[in-house]
Amino acid sequence: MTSNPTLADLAGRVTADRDRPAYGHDALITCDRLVRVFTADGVEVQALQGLDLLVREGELMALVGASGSGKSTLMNILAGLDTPTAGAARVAGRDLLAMTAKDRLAYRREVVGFVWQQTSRNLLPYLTSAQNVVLPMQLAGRRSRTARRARAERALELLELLGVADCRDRRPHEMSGGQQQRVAIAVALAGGPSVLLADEPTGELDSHTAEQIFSAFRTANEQLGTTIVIVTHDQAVAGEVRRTVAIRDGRTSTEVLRRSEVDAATGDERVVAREYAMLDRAGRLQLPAEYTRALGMRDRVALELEPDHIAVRPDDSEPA
Ligand SMILES: Nc1ncnc2c1ncn2[C@@H]1O[C@H](COP(=O)(O)OP(=O)(O)OP(=O)(O)O)[C@@H](O)[C@H]1O
Repeated sequence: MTSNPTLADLAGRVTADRDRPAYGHDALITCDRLVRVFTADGVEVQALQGLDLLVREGELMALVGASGSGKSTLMNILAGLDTPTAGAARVAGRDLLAMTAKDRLAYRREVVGFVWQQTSRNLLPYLTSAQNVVLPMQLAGRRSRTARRARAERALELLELLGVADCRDRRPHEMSGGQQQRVAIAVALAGGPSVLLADEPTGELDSHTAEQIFSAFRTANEQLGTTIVIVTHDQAVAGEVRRTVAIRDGRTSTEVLRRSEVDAATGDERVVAREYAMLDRAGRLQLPAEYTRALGMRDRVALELEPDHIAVRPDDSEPA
């Protein structure tokens, strides 16, 4: 780096900064330094503390984190049910901080679909599965007989895609929890949303049924191209999706990406996982607690810039 930049250097830097694409310009979901502060009984709780997250169109990803880390707060904001205190959040081109009540209603009908943990919150108990799936389309659509027939056909297609066509005439209490959640996914997809949000969708299910639900999400993602974000406590989910982002203390901390690799010797395909840390735009990095604990790192670490990496070592300075 030049220590004494010329005027031309400075002007060049300003132009480069101005021409750089905005953060998240090509993402479907952009959370930029998102903050949500709750005040309860005069005490402030910072549920989100400057969270950054980008989700690209067509992704199927999971958000994991300890209880109280801010997962549901983030989901409620993305669902258009809550507004952030500060920062920026955009989903499919909509600015979640600038929406009017009317925009918010349209956003919830047209842009996002949700699946909640409580199976009872997803379906109306007195309607059959097919009627539950038709309902969101009916609220948005025309009243003609052709439109009605098209909606019934679409509902059946969705139930078939998710493997619950045999439940079309059953009401929620006549189905298992897993079947109800698969119908709930069909309901959430009925309006053709850009994003499907699921908050602990397998929280009330056993592990075998949970696997079936993740497989249903994968089918929806692959066949319909819907972008899907799933919040979960379930560590087993890590093996079910390509991208898992961990939230710690109201910020995204680490991320695991999985990709398929073909073994050159045997030709077998295997999934390779690699852990990443988030580097925010201020240059802040959260090191995984187990890494820092393993090397006894606290308070201060030694840094060295190498040609192709940055070394982070335990503090070896002499006490002052
Ligand atoms: N409406 C609210 N009023 C006050 N504090 C809240 C409110 N909602 C959430 N919080 C607080 O914000 C923090 C984050 O909560 P959040 O529900 O987002 O966590 P979570 O990661 O979803 O947890 P869990 O996995 O237990 O659902 C917690 O400290 C919680 O107590």
